[in-house]
Amino acid sequence: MTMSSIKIECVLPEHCRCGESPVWEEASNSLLFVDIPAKRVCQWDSLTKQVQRVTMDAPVSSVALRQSGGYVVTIGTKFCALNWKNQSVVVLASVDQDKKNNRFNDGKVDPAGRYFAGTMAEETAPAVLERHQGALYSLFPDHHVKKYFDQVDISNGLDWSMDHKIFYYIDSLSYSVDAFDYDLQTGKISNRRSVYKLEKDEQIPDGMCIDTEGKLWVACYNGGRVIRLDPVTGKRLQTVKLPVDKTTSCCFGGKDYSEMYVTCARDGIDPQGLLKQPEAGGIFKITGLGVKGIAPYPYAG
Ligand SMILES: O=C(O)[C@H](O)[C@@H](O)[C@H](O)[C@H](O)CO
Ligand SMILES: [Zn+2]
Repeated sequence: MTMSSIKIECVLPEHCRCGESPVWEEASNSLLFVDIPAKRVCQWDSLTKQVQRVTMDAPVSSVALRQSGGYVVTIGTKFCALNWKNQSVVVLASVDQDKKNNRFNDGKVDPAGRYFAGTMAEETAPAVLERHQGALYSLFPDHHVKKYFDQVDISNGLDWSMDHKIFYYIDSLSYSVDAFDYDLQTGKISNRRSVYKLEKDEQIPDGMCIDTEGKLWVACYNGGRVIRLDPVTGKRLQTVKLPVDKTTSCCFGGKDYSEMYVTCARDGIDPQGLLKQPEAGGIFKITGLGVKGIAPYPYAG
């Protein structure tokens, strides 16, 4: 028998249409996240429980810390800097300018301070979209953009191994968690392979984060769970179910990064379904996992 004292609570009863990109900001004891279709970046103060929301002029799909202060965000098909105090946005770079129906999706900063984010065609309904329109990019600290590959359906979860030698990546409609060799010095990736294929009831792999033991935590959209994977053996180690189906992403935060925060979506659930999962769109905190995460890397540009 294994000891378990896992507790799951909705810490913020937000009605996110599509909550995403949770990021712990230690300096403010707060969780940052976005609501993509609502075009909002939010900051939830874990001490006061207050939320600040800033509305952008296009869908905002990810947020990350910035070393020089403020944040970086992906808005529409643009990498931008966001000044939280005066709510001003500066465009740093644009991608997919020939693809008018595209937008960025998930993004995260690598251990060297590059901001990785991928694109996708805009959805007509959750997971319904023109396929193969997306690509994966990174924004270097000098603001130049590197394109890694295209033919992506829904560019999603990403993170790096503890030794920075592997890049993990999810293209949702492949139902696979993939790995690449990673060269931290140059930002180059190579040798793509699958480390885990989702099972039917796990549904669609979405956001992802790594823990200090090098295991991957993947939020399963429509699966109402986060799963813990061993990317070396390809085995699922743990399943943690949540009281909402459309779990979108996860990150570690709180004291010593010992808590997990999970975002989810409300869009795509019919009125009957919402009666069964009234907390859909809220922010969830999982404690008692017995494993910790790492601090998010800030964008170096
Ligand atoms: O946030 C994302 O990753 C996408 O923008 C969302 O639309 C859903 O999560 C996706 O449909 C599930 O794969
Ligand atoms: Zn996602």
